[in-house]
Amino acid sequence: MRTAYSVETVRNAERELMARLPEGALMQRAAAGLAAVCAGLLRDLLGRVYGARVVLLVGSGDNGGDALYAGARLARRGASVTVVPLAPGRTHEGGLTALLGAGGRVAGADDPYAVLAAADLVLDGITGIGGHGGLRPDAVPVARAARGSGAVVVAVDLPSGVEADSGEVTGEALRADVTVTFGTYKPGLLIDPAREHAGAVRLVDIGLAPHLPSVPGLEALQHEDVARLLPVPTGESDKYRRGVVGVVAGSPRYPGAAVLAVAGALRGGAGAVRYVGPGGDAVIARFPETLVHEGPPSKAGRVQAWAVGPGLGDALGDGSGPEAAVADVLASDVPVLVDADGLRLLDAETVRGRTAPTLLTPHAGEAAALLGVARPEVESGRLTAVRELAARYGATVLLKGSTTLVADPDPAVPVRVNPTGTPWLATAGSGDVLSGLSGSLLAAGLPARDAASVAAYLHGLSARLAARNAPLVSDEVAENLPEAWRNVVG
Ligand SMILES: NC(=O)C1=CN([C@@H]2O[C@H](COP(=O)(O)OP(=O)(O)OC[C@H]3O[C@@H](n4cnc5c(N)ncnc54)[C@H](OP(=O)(O)O)[C@@H]3O)[C@@H](O)[C@H]2O)[C@@H](O)CC1
Ligand SMILES: Nc1ncnc2c1ncn2[C@@H]1O[C@H](COP(=O)(O)OP(=O)(O)O)[C@@H](O)[C@H]1O
Ligand SMILES: [K+]
Repeated sequence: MRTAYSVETVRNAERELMARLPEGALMQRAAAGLAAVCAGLLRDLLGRVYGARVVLLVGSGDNGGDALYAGARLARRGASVTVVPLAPGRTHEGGLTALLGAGGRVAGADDPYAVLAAADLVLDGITGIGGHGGLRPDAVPVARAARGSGAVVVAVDLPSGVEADSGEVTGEALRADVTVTFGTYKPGLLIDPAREHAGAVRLVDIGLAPHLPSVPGLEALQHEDVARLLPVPTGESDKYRRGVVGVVAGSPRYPGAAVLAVAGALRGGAGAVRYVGPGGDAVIARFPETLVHEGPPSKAGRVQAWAVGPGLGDALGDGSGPEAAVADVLASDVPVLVDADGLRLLDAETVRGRTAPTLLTPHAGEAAALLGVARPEVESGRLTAVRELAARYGATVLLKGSTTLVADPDPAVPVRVNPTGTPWLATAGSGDVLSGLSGSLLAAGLPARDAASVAAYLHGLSARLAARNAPLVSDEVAENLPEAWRNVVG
């Protein structure tokens, strides 16, 4: 499991750890790890550290101190290191003394752009966990020049300008190729839009782990976590014991949604898939193993979980259409996933009153409609949006998009962030596959939060395997799910 902690928690842990260490020892650990990563990057780039041109962008806080001490270490190995101070007069004193003592120099006020243009590596030490509100105006052209210089840009702890706790980017932020973070991941390193600014993230151990609480702020499953959660049939299993998932999807207008949702459901570990809706012929033509039904879901036979919503179309308003199917499913006593059109027909009180778990899987637009806000607000503040939805509906919520998040209705339970996926998934119908897959995992007995996060993981991994840097169609995401499953269980 990869975990991230809030700034407040990190600061408390650091305080505890610092109290046991000699003055400045923690910053030296951070700087040593940072310098080692930079030296590795320079060796990859130039074959040597000696003679490399390194520029340090340094703000007023300890983040700048890390950059300066790391710069001093690189200077001692023969790199030519120049500081561009962004808060002159408030630069970390010990760090600056160390750098100058190692042969580094301070750029003249008039030449930061010349040194940046010639740099091999730029270290961003403008702000770390103490930064708020985007880069300040004087830092903006410097950060842009660093990005435009052709140098490798390495962010210290966090790319300056991003919000560490939420992943929000409220103004301009530096774009790094690599971020070297200390002690633990911070939420902003795992959640877009900030994550996109971080590049490849490297974690440096500074001995913080024993001082962090056991429950993180955010967590990301890894292969071994997913492998542990996946359902595995045993000698005792039969198709019913493995779980039956009911899929209520598709309409005369969107028959493909039925096929794609069933395609996902068949690969999710349930023993059988019941399809309920008008798309039975299309489903059977493609997947003859599906049990198809028309009429209300509650009359279709027993299931262990329902997935309702993909391609249902608009409500008819006469109580006979999709709204009746959604209400019927929500009245059941088994876990229910609601997606897509089903979300538009959702009543918060009904969801809150359910005894079995409910899983909602909106994309940003659907989440915005449920919350009554504009879509960009959800996209820029994903963590807040997913938590708010889970609280309002008393449901588990999987918020789809460039960063998929899963929130539990209990706010004390860490939000999960999905580490797999590819922007090629932004293609019509891929969400339908995810609905079926998540529903199938619910039917197989996984708790809603696990079903959602395991489904997102496999879905994203399958898409990566299928896309391999070329456009992807949703059918291929479903078809590659068994390969993703094998990849996870190794
Ligand atoms: N604690 C530890 O044990 C360890 C900490 N470590 C390191 O310390 C870092 C945290 O250091 P920190 O607390 O000094 O904060 P930091 O991010 O450098 O910035 C502080 C100042 O920047 C300013 N500022 C704010 N917003 C701004 C903006 N948008 N644009 C420009 N300036 C802005 C604001 O000052 P102001 O100008 O408002 O007076 C604020 O006070 C942490 O990320 C890690 O790298 C490691 O060494 C490991 C051990
Ligand atoms: N920019 C992106 N990067 C990665 N994944 C994305 C991106 N945009 C969308 N996705 C993923 O693609 C899928 C799209 O689902 P959805 O929006 O429901 O589409 P549809 O309704 O067409 O099926 C989701 O799994 C979502 O997380
Ligand atoms: K930084």
